[in-house]
Amino acid sequence: MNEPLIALVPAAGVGARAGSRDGRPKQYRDLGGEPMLRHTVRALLADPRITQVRVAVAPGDAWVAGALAGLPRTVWRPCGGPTRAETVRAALMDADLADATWTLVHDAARPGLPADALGRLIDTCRSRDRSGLLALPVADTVKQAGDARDDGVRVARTLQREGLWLAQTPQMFRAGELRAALDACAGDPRVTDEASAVELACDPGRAPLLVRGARANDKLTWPEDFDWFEDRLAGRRTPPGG
Ligand SMILES: Nc1ccn([C@@H]2O[C@H](COP(=O)(O)OP(=O)(O)OP(=O)(O)O)[C@@H](O)[C@H]2O)c(=O)n1
Ligand SMILES: C[C@](O)(CO)[C@H](O)COP(=O)(O)O
Repeated sequence: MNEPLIALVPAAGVGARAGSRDGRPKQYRDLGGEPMLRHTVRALLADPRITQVRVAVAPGDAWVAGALAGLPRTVWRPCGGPTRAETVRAALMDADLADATWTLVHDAARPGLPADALGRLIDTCRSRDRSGLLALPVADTVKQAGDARDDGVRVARTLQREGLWLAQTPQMFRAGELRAALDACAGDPRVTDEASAVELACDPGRAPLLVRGARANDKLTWPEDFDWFEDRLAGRRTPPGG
């Protein structure tokens, strides 16, 4: 039997920045004929090493059963919390995993996860026995915004981009390590992803590894991101490198 490898998908957000067209949260937005959440779960199921996908939705969610109908190795639980970190913490508690179980956390809002990037993360973490996350090195010059004035938002300064990476998901941990880190950092606003909880809680020598992600795995956050993804599904555009 396969060693357990569990994927947790936080899917209890509302998608405020995306703006809703029909009152549904963005993870249920139709993309090429299927809800975004279904694309996301299928991308995870493409790796046969993932033994179960556990989707955490908001209590009272009326759409998840339809969105995930018929998908193998997939369950959903109404354990979503008021923040992403609280949703993940509750999903982990609900799953009741042994400390050594490898656990991936992947945003519902990243439906374009390529199989090779997912495979790279799993291979790296398992072979080195280390936690890790997909991420991309910053390719643009980085500006810090200053005050907004009548004439617009001014640049306050330009930041050094050397060594900066943009965090994606999945992020992969042993369940016990992730649980301990999220418990230790509960309510800390610096914890915007699981890796940051582990970074704060662990010995610096055990900090998560950065594993090269893919632009196709960008999070769908703003209204225009959905058009980009639908174009990609229709084969009209693929970002370089996946
Ligand atoms: N209380 C929350 C908030 C977010 N999420 C999930 O965390 C991921 C983070 O992506 P993001 O783009 O921040 O989603 P939203 O929080 O829905 O977006 P917004 O901030 O624009 O409202 C999404 O899969 C979202 O459903 C969650 O499970 N529980
Ligand atoms: C976890 C995450 O996808 C890493 O980039 C991201 O932080 C989640 O988005 P949010 O807007 O911070 O909820």
